[in-house]
Formats: sequence, C-alpha cells, structure tokens
Amino acid sequence: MHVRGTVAGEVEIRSVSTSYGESDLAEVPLRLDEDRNRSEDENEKKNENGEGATDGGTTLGVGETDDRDDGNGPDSRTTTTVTLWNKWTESAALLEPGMELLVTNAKTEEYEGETRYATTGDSYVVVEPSFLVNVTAIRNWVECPRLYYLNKLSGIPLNYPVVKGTIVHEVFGDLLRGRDLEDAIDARVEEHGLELGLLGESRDAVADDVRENAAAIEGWLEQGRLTGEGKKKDGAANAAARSEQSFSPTEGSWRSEQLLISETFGIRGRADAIRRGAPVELKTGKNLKKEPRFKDKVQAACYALLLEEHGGDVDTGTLLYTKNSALDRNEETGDLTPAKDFSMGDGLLKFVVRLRNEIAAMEMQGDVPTGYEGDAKCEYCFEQDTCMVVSGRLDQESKAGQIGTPLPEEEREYFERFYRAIEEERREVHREYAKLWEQSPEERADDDRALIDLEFTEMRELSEGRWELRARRQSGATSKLREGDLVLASDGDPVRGSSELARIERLGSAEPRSADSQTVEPGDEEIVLTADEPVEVTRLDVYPSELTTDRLLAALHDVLLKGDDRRKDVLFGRAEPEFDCPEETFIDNNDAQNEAVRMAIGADDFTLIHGPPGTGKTYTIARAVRAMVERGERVLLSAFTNRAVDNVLEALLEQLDDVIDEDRIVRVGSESGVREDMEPYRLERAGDPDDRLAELQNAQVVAATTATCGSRVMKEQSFDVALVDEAAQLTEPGTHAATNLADRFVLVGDHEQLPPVVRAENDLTESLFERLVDRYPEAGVMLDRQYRMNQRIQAFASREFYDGQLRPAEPAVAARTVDDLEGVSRDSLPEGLRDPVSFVPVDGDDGRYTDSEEATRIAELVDAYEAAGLERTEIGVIAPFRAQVSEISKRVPESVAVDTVDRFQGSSQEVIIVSFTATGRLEGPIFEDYRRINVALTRPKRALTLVGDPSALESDPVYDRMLEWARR
Ligand SMILES: Nc1ncnc2c1ncn2[C@@H]1O[C@H](COP(=O)(O)OP(=O)(O)OP(=O)(O)O)[C@@H](O)[C@H]1O
Repeated sequence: MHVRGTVAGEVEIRSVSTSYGESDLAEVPLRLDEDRNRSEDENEKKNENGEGATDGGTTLGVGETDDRDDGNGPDSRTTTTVTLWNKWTESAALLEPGMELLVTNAKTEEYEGETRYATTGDSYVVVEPSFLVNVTAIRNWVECPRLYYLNKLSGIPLNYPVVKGTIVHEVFGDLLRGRDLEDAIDARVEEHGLELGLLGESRDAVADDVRENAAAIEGWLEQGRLTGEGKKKDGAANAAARSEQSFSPTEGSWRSEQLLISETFGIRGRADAIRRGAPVELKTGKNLKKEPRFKDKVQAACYALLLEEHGGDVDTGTLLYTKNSALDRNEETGDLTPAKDFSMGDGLLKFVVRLRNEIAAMEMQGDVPTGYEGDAKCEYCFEQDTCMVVSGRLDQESKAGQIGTPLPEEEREYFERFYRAIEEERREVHREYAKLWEQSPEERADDDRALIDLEFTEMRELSEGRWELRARRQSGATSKLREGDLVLASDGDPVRGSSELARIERLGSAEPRSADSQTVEPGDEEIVLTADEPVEVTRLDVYPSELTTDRLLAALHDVLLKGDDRRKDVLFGRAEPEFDCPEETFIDNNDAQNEAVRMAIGADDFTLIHGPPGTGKTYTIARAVRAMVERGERVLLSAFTNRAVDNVLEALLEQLDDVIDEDRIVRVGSESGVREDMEPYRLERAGDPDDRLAELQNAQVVAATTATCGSRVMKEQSFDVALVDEAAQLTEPGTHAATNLADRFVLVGDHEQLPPVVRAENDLTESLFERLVDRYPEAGVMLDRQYRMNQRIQAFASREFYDGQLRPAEPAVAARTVDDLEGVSRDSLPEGLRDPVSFVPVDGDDGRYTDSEEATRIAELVDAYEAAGLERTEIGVIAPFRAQVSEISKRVPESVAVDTVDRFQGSSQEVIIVSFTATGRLEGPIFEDYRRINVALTRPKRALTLVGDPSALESDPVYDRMLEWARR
C-alpha cells in the first residue's frame, strides 16, 4: 500500500543491527491523510502491473507481505510512525515537520497494539510529492546543485550550442516521424533564421553542422530498421496503433518527444524519444567512453520512472551522442559509437528519486544551494566565474567562493523577497498540475480548466510529419482555453492516458463575443489542434506553464546583477528621478496629456502616466512615441497583454504615418498572439538569418508583450526608451522584463483598477507602477480629462477613486446619453432606466456564486434596451463570478457580451448592466477589492444599470455610497 501524510514531528535516524548486519533507519512521525491513502490504493489497483514491478536492493530481512488488498486504510488523520530503511534515511534527513511524505509499497507492522508502516524493497520514498521537479533540473542538480540554481536564476541565454542543440532535437523528432532528412534540416534551420541571424551564423554552415549530428541519428535508426523495428508506416490505422503504443509500450515501436508527468514521484519532463518502451536521450556532445555519462543516465532514469508510472517496465536506457559520428576515427581514440545503452537498475531509479527529494526539500524550505551538497569540482566547471560573481554579489555561501562586493543590503533584501514570491508563484503553478489528477474531469470543466467529452472526429498527418487533430464539442461549454494556447490534448486522461502537448489552431467557427473576450463561447463547434504525435482527443486541459515564473526570475536577476547603477539608485530611493523637459507643445487641447508627453521625452530615468478610464492613455502614448521617433530614438512599446500591445500599436501607426517607413515598425509575437490586422508588422522568425536580423535591427519601434521581452531574442535588443502600458497590472519583475532593455522608461497605468494577476498572495500583487507613484508622485502626471462617460456615470468613480479630479474632457462627453445613438429613444425605455445611472433592486435567491433572480431580471433589462433600439453588441453585462456569467449567458442573446470584471478591464460599451450576485451581505475577496467596482462602473459610455439586493449593498460603506449615487 501507499502511505501518505504530513510529517508530524522530529525525525529520528539511527543504526541498528539486523541479521544482515548494520542498517540505518529513520522513524518518521506521520499524520496520515486518509483520503489520499484511499485514493492511492485505488490508483494502485488500477495500475497493479505497473507499480513495484522492479525489485532488488533489499532493505529489510523480515517477511515481506503483500498487503495491498488488506482493505484497512489508516484512520483519518491519525499519527503513526513510518520507518524508512537504509538509503531512504538520506531522504528522511531532509524532512521537516509539516512536509508531505509518500511511501509507496509500504508494509504494515503491528507495534504495541499500534499499526505502523515501513519501507519494503519495492518502496520509493517521495518528499513533497506534489512539488513537480523537472527532469532537466534533476540532471543539473546531479552535476552540481549550485548549477541548478544558477540556471534557474538567469535562464538560458542565446548562444549557438543551445540553438544548434534545439535544431538537432527537432530534426531527430522529424526523422522519427518519417520525414526526409534534408527536408527536415532545411525546414528546421529556416525556422530558426532570426536566432541564427542574431548569432551571426549562416544557413549553410548550420545545416552542415546539423547534418553531421544527424548522421548519428540516421545510423541509429538504420540499426533499428535492420533489427526489424517497425518505424512509422503509412495510413491512419497505423496512426491509431501508434497512439496506443505510446502508453502500452510494445516491442518494436518508437515515438518522438513525449510529455510525461508523474503524480507519484513528483517529476515531469519531455523525453526525446521512446523506443520499445524505453527512453532515448539525445545529446549533441561527444562521449568516447563505453558507458553513458552519469548525469545523462540520471536523466534517462527519470524518464524510466515516468514511463513505469504509465504502466511500462523499463530495463534499459539509450543515450545517443550525436557528435561521436562527426569525429575522425584516425584522430580520436575511444568508443566512437554514438548510441550507448545501459541497464536501468533499481538502485539508479531509487537514487534518482532521492536526488529529486533533495530538490523538493530545498525548494520547500526556500534554501539556496551552496554547491557543497554535491561533489563536483569547481575548477573544472564552465560556470565557475558566474557562480563566484553571483555568490559575491548576493553574498551567498558557495563552494566556488565569492568575487566582487556584495550588493547594497536593500537590493539583497529585495532579491530575497521577490525570489521567494516568485517561487511561491511557481508552487501555485505546480498545484495547477496536481489538479490534473486531483480533480475529476467534471470538476476541471466546472473550473473552466478543461473541455471534456469531446467527440473525436479525425486526425491527419501534415506534410512535416506533425499531426492535425480534430474534435467536436457540445455547444455551451466555456473554458479559459484560447486559440494559440498550448494544451494537453488527451484521450480523456491527461496524466495516465494518452496525451500530447498540442496547439489550438481553431476553436470553432463562431466569432469571439467581444473583441477583448476570447473565451470559448456557446455555439463553437469544431476544434482543430496540431501536435507532434497523434491522439484520439476527447479532452483538452489547460497546460500550466512555468515559463512566466522562469522569466520573472530572470528579469529579477538581470535588474539587480546586470542592471545599470543609476537605474538601481532611483529604484531603491538613493537618487531622485531627473527631468529635462522640452518647452514644446505636443497636445494643445489637453494640458495633462501634453505634460505627460513632455515628461516622457524629458525624463532621464523614468516617468509615470496615471490614466484613469477613458482619459486617452493610448493616444498619449502614441503621441509620445511619435515625438521620440522624431528625435531619432529607438523605442520599445510593451504591455502585459497582446491585446493592449496591438491596441497601442494601432494608434501609433496613425501617428507615425508620415514619420517613418512602415518597415521600421516591428511587432514581435507569435502568429496566434498578434491581432490579424497587425500581422503585416509581425517579425517572421523563419527565413534567411541575415534578412531576419536586418528586419529587427532596422526597426526603430518594436512592440511586444512584457513576457516576450524576456525571450532570448528580445534580451539581445536595446532601446533608448521603453513605454509600458497596463503597467499597474504588471508585477515588479514583470515590469523589469521590459524596462531592463531600455535606458529610460515610461509606465502608463491606473493603480485604481485591477492589480497584477498572480496566483499567490505576496509582494507580486503590488505593481512597480504603484510603488513608484507612491514614492515619487512628482515624477508623474495624472490624466484628468475623460473622453468616455456621461457626467452622471463618472461622478461616483471620480469622487471615490480619483479625489474628484476626473472630469469629462468636453461638454459633449458629459452630456452623452443613449439618445445620441441612431434609432434609440430614451423615452421608450421603462421609466426606471431613463437616467444614465439606474438601480434595479432584486431580492436575490441566496445562492453563493449564482443568482437566478438577478439573471432573469437582467435578461428582461437587455430586452428593454433592445426594444428601445439598442443593438445587442452595444450592451455589456458584468458579473462577479464565472458561474453567474454562465447563468446570465443562458438567458440573454449570444451577441450580448457577458463576462467578469477582469475580462472587461480595458474595454468600454454603450450600456453596461452590473449583476452583484449577493444576497443579504457582501462576502468574499471579489467585493473587498474596490478596484473591481471601479472597473465595472467605468465601462459604460451612456448608461449604467446596477442590479442587486439593496440590503447586501448597504452593508458596506463604499457600496452604500454607490447605492446612494445610483438611486439619486
Ligand atoms: N487630446 C484628445 N483630444 C481629442 N480626443 C482625444 C484626446 N485624447 C483622447 N481622445 C479620444 O478619447 C478616446 C479614448 O482615448 P484612448 O483610447 O486613448 O483612451 P484610453 O485611456 O487608452 O482608454 P482606456 O481607459 O479604455 O484604456 C479616443 O476616442 C480618443 O480619440
């Protein structure tokens, strides 16, 4: 049986004499987790042939019984003792009270009337199993724990070996999928044109280099062919067979890259290839020994564990050293065979789990590795210098030693605070993974994290050996999935079934309901995906990605360790930001906007533009960029979302029409991320290296999301100034990702609207924008004239959130009503709706996240507005919870935009109806954050109707004042 629980006290480790001689043991007090233990048992039954198939490394002499079917699960939350024998004491030494522990294939022991547990020869001991450690992290760790840390901190830079390695891996996958070698090389080198251009490499030279490495792959595949392994044949029937093979590995089969996640071992990774059910790892280096390198074996062993959890029984691993085939037999001595097999011993698998435990425990404790944990020799390490600099600057203990003086204390404190915050965020991402197996498919669907019960329709092989998968779904399902997203496409079980990482190419035929809301909406039908391997897809799950957290960490590292001193002086309050503003007038009808442009141009360090709703932020940014371009500056334009980037870019194109050539404006982003009408400006990554490089280098204005600013390509770029829109929605490190690339920066945002979207509650929830506005109010300007709302509508938000300073920019704005719209007459509205602001009381049905009475009332209101002549597309409905959003969606016509506040931020509508979904009292964080109500109330231009239970709203002072204003 599997035993799982929380460490409940100090762990005792000692030696005892057994009939086998001296043995170590650790006694762990464990508070059992009953639900978990039961479900582990069930899983085990499902998976009986898989688990514990390996034996060896006996740890205990007493009679081992198979008690997996004893049926007596441990009592709920009782504390017991689990004895971990011999080598597992190393993992026991990492345990601290409060940590989670899983022991597989444990046996029960009766001791003084109490049931205890102990490891058996088949047991694995897993520390913090829900912490998912990446396979490459384990490989780095075994090389040197400090190397693992350094890689995590700075990310992988753009360099030729890395790009070449990626191309060789891609070609490898192509060959496995049956693509022609030369086609594969041409296509893959072409795809990396931009990166190769930045590296100064030519297409032919790279192709030659890749070809040499590919010879090893071809040779190895040829060998397989000779021994009669079935490589890819043709036809869809074979495809189905292959997709089956992937999870019931059979003799004579192989497949390319596979994403594997293990809920038991807390490991995940992508195996390069699987042959006859065993992992194959590709290394672009050379190895002249007979045996694979140890760290490479460790990596293959990780995949073996993952495959075993999927029901395989892995006894070998293969390492393919592609450089070996490029070496000259006359000059090199040693074993030049590229493919090296090794047997996958039980001892190695357990060793790998212990390594993984070291990482999990260290991360849970928030420790930083010193290098002493391992036995690597610093003098042979390529990273020795970097290691010493990082240790020196951050004043960290390190085996390699330190060089340089430590950063000032406030910077080190900042580093530690944000490092911790980002790691907490990472843990939340891991929790998302855990939900893949903890939640039922229905729960996942209810959480909008999955589309389930799809009807698989077809799969088709594409010319490049990839696959197109199609499925149909019942209408009505909603989810967070969007076109362009990477998802887990599975046959129904993303963890234990057949699953592939796939990209959503199309999500049905229907148009998104509103420009800013690309949620999957009712009426969509066919789903089209592309993947490396075929799957009979019936379910799609959100793929939790650590990319964002990785990039936040790299941005934090860059600002502190590579950042400019002056930048840090102002960020840390050691110097005041300085300005030298031009006396020119840039905007003659709006003083605050004009001042904002002057400051953006004149700032030495940075400036902050605070833009409440509808105050012309976009226009001001576009005008400022034009002035900068005219001064010959190179400008980076960035924002948190693709939507915002495209929005500003659109305004900018108008401004720059007669200033620079269109080809000097470049949008960096993926095809699916960039709005269609901005596609002509998108930087193509594929192509001739020189051309690709020239296009980017020639650009005077580059637009990209802040996440993309952290990419390898963008990190090679530098700018005179970075303008960041939606800055109040960015975390501090998220903002640095863009501002690190420029000499000075301009942040534009509104901290009275929604804060950064993060999963964890910590320092990441406050934006750099807000912190700097508080610290240096004089370094910014607030745009105080709004071009959106009728006077009545804006009054409350102005008073409550902007000290009464927000005013209509023009009389025409102040006097806006629905009457101005063609074919609409206010008089034909029911009396209660004629004022620009109205309140419709309902009693509410006391539901927690839904309110059917409100939903019904809202449907009537939508009808009333329609009857008065409004178009459906001119009406928006905002509700606090997704459940209420679907409740309302069911009752109103499809073209009415219904969504949460978060989805409405940044957009506006002629008419907005707000559902409060609260009866009697206002409960929960949704209502506590007043910034949400600010956003909701400032979306409409001409009419706002609030629907809710007055007694609930009166219970809070802010909502009470809102009510007073709405009822007036
Ligand atoms: N100085 C100005 N003179 C005339 N019209 C202006 C001026 N500034 C902005 N506008 C107009 O006001 C409207 C809103 O401007 P813009 O889209 O720039 O606002 P925003 O602050 O970015 O909006 P949001 O709050 O939705 O992000 C636009 O129609 C724009 O043309």
